[in-house]
Amino acid sequence: MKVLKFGGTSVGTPDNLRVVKDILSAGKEEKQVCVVSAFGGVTNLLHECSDLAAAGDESYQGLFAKIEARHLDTVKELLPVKSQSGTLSKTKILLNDLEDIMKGIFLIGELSPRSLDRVLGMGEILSSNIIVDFLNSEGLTTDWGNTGAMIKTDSTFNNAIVDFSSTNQNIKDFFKSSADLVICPGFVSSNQDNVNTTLGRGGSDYTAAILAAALEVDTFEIWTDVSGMMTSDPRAVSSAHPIEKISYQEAMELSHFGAKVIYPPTIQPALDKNIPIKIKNTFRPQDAGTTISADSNGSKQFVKGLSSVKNIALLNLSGSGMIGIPKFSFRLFKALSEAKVNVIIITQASSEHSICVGIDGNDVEASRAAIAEEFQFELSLNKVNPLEVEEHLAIVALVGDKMRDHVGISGQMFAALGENGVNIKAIAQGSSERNITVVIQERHLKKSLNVLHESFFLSEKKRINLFLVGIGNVGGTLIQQIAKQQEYLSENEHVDLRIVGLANSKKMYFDEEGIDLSKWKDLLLNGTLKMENAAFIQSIQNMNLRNSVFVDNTASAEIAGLYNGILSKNISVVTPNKIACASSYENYQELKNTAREYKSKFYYETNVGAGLPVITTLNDLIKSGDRVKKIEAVLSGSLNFIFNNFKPGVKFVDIVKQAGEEGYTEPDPKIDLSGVDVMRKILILIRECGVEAELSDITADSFIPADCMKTKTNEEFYAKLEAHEEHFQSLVKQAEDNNARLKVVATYDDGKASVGLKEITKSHPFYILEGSDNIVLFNTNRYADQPLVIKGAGAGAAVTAMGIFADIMRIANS
Ligand SMILES: NC(=O)c1ccc[n+]([C@@H]2O[C@H](COP(=O)([O-])OP(=O)(O)OC[C@H]3O[C@@H](n4cnc5c(N)ncnc54)[C@H](O)[C@@H]3O)[C@@H](O)[C@H]2O)c1
Ligand SMILES: N[C@@H](CCO)C(=O)O
Repeated sequence: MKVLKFGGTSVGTPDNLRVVKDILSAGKEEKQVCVVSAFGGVTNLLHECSDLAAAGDESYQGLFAKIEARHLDTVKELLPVKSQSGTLSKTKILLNDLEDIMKGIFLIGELSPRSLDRVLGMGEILSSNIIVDFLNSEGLTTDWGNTGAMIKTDSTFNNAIVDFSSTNQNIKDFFKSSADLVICPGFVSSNQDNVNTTLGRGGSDYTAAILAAALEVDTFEIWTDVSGMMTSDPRAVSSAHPIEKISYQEAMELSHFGAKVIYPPTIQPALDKNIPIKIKNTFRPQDAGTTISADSNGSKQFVKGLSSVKNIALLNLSGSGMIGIPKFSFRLFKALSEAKVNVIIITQASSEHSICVGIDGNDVEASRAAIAEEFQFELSLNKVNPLEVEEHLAIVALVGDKMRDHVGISGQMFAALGENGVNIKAIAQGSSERNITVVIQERHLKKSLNVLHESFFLSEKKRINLFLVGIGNVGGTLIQQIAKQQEYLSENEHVDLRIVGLANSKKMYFDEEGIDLSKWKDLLLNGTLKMENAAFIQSIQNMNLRNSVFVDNTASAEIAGLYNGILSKNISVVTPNKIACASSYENYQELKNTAREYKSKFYYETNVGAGLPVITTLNDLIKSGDRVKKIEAVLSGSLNFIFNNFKPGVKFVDIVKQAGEEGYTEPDPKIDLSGVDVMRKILILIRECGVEAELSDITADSFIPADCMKTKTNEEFYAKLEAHEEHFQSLVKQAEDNNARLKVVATYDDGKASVGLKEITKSHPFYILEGSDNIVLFNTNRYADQPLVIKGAGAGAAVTAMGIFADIMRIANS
């Protein structure tokens, strides 16, 4: 035997009722007791109609006519013409009865709780009677079960208290000889004098639970318009999904804060008898739904779901006069209770100097007045401070039976929120440890729910939101790589990598859902937003997305100057741009400190050796306690390419131009040719070793004539290089005469760093360095005899973009 309950939406239209019929037909092998609500919206209409009548407003008649038509039309639409008349006259009799009551209310001008119960209960009486006839007309033999008479209560009208001993007996007696399918009105009951009462909020669920418990059924199903209790509010978290199995306690905690699929007090009878409750979707009966039972059935999930409530206000009452005086909290709660303010959360520090309560935002004024009155005397003596009120807040709660005694859940919750810039205003956790509740600013709610959903593996994928500035050689290639890998990452790494902001030096473009990378160029080009640094950053902040990463693919000092502000907004920064890390030591250190302080990530692996793992390797050495004694390196991809290809008969300037075309040089090739690029790189490496050096501490001798460096544009620079062809030819000739190759070598030894063009002979490991390769040799305490060597392509868009991609994935996997 099973009990099913269908809510107002499920029985809201004739079409929906046909779906209900199919569900009942499918289960007809078993005896079924089906509780129904009033047709969707009817209870509200009845309430409105009786309010108008009580106010002496004749327009109640119009509303009544609407209620009447709704029921009669449903009969006409559902039942075949030949079997309509019986149902129509039965329905009309009930409606006439209702009309008489309404008239009585109108004439007396009063709506007592008792009369209201009589009126409101009619919604369920009408719907259940029509449904019985409809099912019978469809060939399902169906009885009507008069729950209004079976369920006995006291006389607390509108919210009656059930007398279970007589109720259970009545139910058992009735169902002994009933048909295999019985339709019962939900919500209705009666007192010992057979006067109508109702069961209050969630009444139909309660009726069904009472029946399920009295009949000790195996299954109790609540059919609604969602496929179960969801892991979070699906309007905020697109990856929210139904929870398959959940315990009674978890379900109650989730329902308390927002997941309004069940109203906890109504399921108590089923809970007392350990009857599993299934939440099913009338409109997607094939979905598994949620099973609520005594335990969560072996689920390994620590956190079952997140619940949330918007429009919360925090009241903070503090003052020296509160310490050690027991009556303070009593008086606070008494004042709030008398003002009919429901307290949603409570926190009090053990110092007892303040007490903080969370309430519905609509109750602020009532609370303010009640507290001001209650503590008038203490306020006048400054023993209590004026009430602090903070509004526009939201509650987020993690719910799960298994969180109990599992160390680190709250830490993980706070870290995930903190890393995303969400400040926690108040915290509450009961000793059951089934619920950890935080109060945050409402504007962070969506982000917080998503972050927590991902952090506790309720989401299948972690979303990373990228903001890219600079779409030249490297930036453009990065976009291509991301576009190509998105699907792979989603499937294999469970990372949903999206570019949500893009900018070149002229325009910027945003799409919170992720820019379509098959047409990013058109979108950016045809977009109307002019690129302005401040506006770009402001947009990132306004979008307030979780796991936001700013990627700087420019060579701009101005953009590099933005990092500190970005990091301090809990947004991570990834960049191949060396300017920030090679700026003053103070700035370099500040960026690291800011990232540490705000738990954002600052990754710049591609600053040295492009995609080669130079900085991470160095960091690993240092963190594990090694000490770098010497670094010898070829760190310029473009210079290595230039000197590898500069042979007699080839013009130096042509090779420089070719290095540019291959994407090896900086946007300004003087930066490479002058040695500044290499100076920056060795400076970054020694800083990573812990040396407090400045660029001016690196000694460098340039092989570029001084007048070449005075040029403004790349064309002028190339022209000057051409004018000095002889100088370059003589350099290469001299090297050849010495059986050597030219390399720009960076060295750090004995605390000093230098950069210079060197003739490298055959015996040296740098001699065979081909193409645009870089090589780095680390001599350390552990790598004392043979250096640790890192070698490979050290410039070029593909390898650099790959290095940036790897830094982004490090953030995704952190
Ligand atoms: N090319 C390489 O092999 C390589 C290797 C490692 C690191 N890097 C670094 O990568 C960065 C990009 O190099 P690239 O070769 O792609 O250069 P690029 O000149 O091709 O691209 C830079 C882009 O940034 C844009 N830009 C400049 N200032 C901007 C601003 N203020 N706002 C928005 N956009 C701006 C430019 O319009 C250009 O499109 C540089 O910092 C470079 O040092 C390059
Ligand atoms: N211009 C740089 C790019 C890599 O940082 C080089 O030539 O090495």
